[in-house]
Amino acid sequence: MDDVRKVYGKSGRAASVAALDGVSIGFAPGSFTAVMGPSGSGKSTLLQCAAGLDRPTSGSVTLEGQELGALRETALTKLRRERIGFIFQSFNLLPALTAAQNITLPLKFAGKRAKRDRIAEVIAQVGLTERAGHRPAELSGGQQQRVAVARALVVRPAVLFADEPTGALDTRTAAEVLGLLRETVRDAGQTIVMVTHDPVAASYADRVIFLADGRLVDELRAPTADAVAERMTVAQATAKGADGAKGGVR
Ligand SMILES: Nc1ncnc2c1ncn2[C@@H]1O[C@H](COP(=O)(O)OP(=O)(O)OP(=O)(O)O)[C@@H](O)[C@H]1O
Repeated sequence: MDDVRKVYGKSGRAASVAALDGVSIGFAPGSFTAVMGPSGSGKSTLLQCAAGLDRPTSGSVTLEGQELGALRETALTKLRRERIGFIFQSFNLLPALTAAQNITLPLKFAGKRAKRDRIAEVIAQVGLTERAGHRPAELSGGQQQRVAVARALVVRPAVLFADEPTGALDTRTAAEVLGLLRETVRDAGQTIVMVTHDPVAASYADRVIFLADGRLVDELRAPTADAVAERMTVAQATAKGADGAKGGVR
C-alpha cells in the first residue's frame, strides 16, 4: 500500500472523514501481520482497501505486481476470488451446505474444478476430516471458524485477510484458531493480515502495526501480549493527542 488515503464524504467538507490518511506499508509473502488501533482508527478500512473491496481516494495498492486501482470492477472481482481469502468474526457459512460443500464454493465461483484431493487436503489442514459432512449448526464455533479458514485457503490465496477472526470465540477455541493460522504461515508460507482488538491474538503474528486516526503510528516485531497491550495504550494516547490534547505520545 503506497500513500493510501480513504476519505468518506466529500473531501474538505466538515462531515468528511479521512479513515486512512497516507498509509504506506508492505506485507511480505509468508508474513503474519496483526493490525491494531482504537475504534475508528481505520483498521477495517485498511483491510477493505488492501483486499480490493474498497477503492482508495488516492494512493495505490499493489498485489503480486498488479496495481488494483488499474483494474475494472470485473477484473477486480476475479482477482479477489482467485488471489484473496477472507475470514470474518461471524463465520459467514451457508447453513444449508455441509462443511465440505462450503469449502468447495470458492472454487466453483472461480470457475475451477473442485478437485477432491485439494478439498480433502485443506479439510485435513484445519483438522476437520471427521466433520466434513456436517452442517454449520452441527459444529462448534471454533469448528465453524476452521471451516471458514479452509474455505479461504482452498484457492491458495496470495493473502488471507482476517477481520476479528476470534471475536466470537472463547479463549481456548480462539487459541486453536490462532494456532491454525500460525501453522499455515509456518508450514504453507501463507501471508496473513489480521485485524484484532485482542493483544493475545496479536501476539500470534510476527509483527503488529498500530493505527491511530488513519495513520500508522507504531510497529512491533516478535510481539508478546504484554508488549502489545502497552503499545495500545500509547496508540490511544496518540489518537487523543490528534484531537488537540498536547503531548499524546510519551
Ligand atoms: N462507509 C463509511 N462512511 C462514512 N464514514 C465511514 C465509513 N466507514 C468508516 N467510516 C469512518 O472512518 C473511520 C474509520 O473507520 P473503520 O471502520 O476503518 O475503523 P476501525 O478501526 O475498523 O474501527 P472499529 O475497531 O470500531 O471496527 C471512522 O471514523 C468511521 O466512522
